[in-house]
Amino acid sequence: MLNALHKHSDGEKDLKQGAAIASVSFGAERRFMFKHKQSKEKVAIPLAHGSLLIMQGETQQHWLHRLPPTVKVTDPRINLTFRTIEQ
Ligand SMILES: O=C(O)CCC(=O)C(=O)O
Ligand SMILES: [Fe+2]
Repeated sequence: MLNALHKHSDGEKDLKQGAAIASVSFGAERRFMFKHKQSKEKVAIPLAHGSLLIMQGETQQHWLHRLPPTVKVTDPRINLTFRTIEQ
């Protein structure tokens, strides 16, 4: 089972530029990491059960995000991400 996500920006071809991306997490708490593309600043956000993370504006242009692997957390986690797709 995949327990990590490599660093990326959400950049699906049909993604509406600047539209908010909403991410809801259930189950085990995991640490979500942001890294600024230029300054390399890192920000860690704990995504607890029932948490809602909103990424909006120029977040995808300036920041990468990832879910680092962990051996400490073995409980399952489900993440639902909602995006606006342009036709
Ligand atoms: O699992 C998460 O919290 C993030 C998922 C994510 O970054 C994505 O689906 O693009
Ligand atoms: Fe993502």
